[in-house]
Amino acid sequence: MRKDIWFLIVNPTSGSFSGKRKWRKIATEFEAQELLFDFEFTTKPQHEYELVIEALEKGYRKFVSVGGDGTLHHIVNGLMEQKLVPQQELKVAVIPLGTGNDWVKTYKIPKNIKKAVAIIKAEYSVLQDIGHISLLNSEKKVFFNNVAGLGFDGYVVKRNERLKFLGAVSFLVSTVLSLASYKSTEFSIKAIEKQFTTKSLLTIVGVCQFSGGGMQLTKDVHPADGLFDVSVAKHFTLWKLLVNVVRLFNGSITNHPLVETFKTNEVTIETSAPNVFIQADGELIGTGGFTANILPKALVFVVLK
Ligand SMILES: Nc1ncnc2c1ncn2[C@@H]1O[C@H](COP(=O)(O)OP(=O)(O)OP(=O)(O)O)[C@@H](O)[C@H]1O
Repeated sequence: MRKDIWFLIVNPTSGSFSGKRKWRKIATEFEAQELLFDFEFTTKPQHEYELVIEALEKGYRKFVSVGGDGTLHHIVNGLMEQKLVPQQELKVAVIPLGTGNDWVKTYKIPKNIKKAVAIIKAEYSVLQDIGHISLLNSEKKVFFNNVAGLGFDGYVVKRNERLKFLGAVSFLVSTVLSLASYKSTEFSIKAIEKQFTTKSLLTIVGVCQFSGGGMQLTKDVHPADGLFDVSVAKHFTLWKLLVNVVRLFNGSITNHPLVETFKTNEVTIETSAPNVFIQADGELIGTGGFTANILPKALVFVVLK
């Protein structure tokens, strides 16, 4: 029965082509740990959607994302969008091969292939919330499993597209380079719990804890509490940001007086500035404002116990 066989979707370009380089080792490890699997390589951006649908039609129900946060994001979107199989019957695991690998950090899934495969073998599963974004200036809707944001972090993702060859430090380099040129814009934040308008560097809406290659910009994260952790970074000057770079990575930035945090299950962020980038799980999804709703405990993930 294909429903018991893991279907691996392998992005050979993830992590500066680590997907391609490490594939043999991964397949050998699945065989060594006696896991039944089939696989398919992606051949173009966003190919994950098509592969998910084809695999579901063939009867697969258990998926492994072999790649980075973008690969996982597109697999999750395929699984959440499709109407062939109820989401409760599906499972998603990850072999992290990307540049940032931010989603796996919340669950402490290691990059070591043997250990990551052992986690899949153990198959310890948790239900996790999934975010659903509706763009305000188009009909586009996108799911996200980790963190979405508007403003500076979207700008960093845009800049990082050209710097990924630097590997894990690319996000830090992009952040520092972006600091000099980015201008804060006015955002209106609307949730039942809070409404305000402020000049903001960025606004982050998180299900999980890490983004931007290890930054911790959300507070008291619980991936299955049915709530987003929203952080609004107000008007940071270049100097204030530089002084606080370490706090971006250790999470204490969320206690800074210029950062407002709150929890909610729905938030709308509006901006009148034309080219404010939106990122979801490190993928650029558009510009302008959005509404984000949380879908509580919407998908099962295989994680470290
Ligand atoms: N065969 C392919 N050729 C080009 N792009 C691809 C291919 N397969 C998938 N993609 C796209 O590559 C993008 C980046 O992939 P991914 O995020 O997994 O790697 P990464 O950027 O190195 O890692 P991270 O997001 O963790 O930093 C995704 O948008 C994905 O859709």
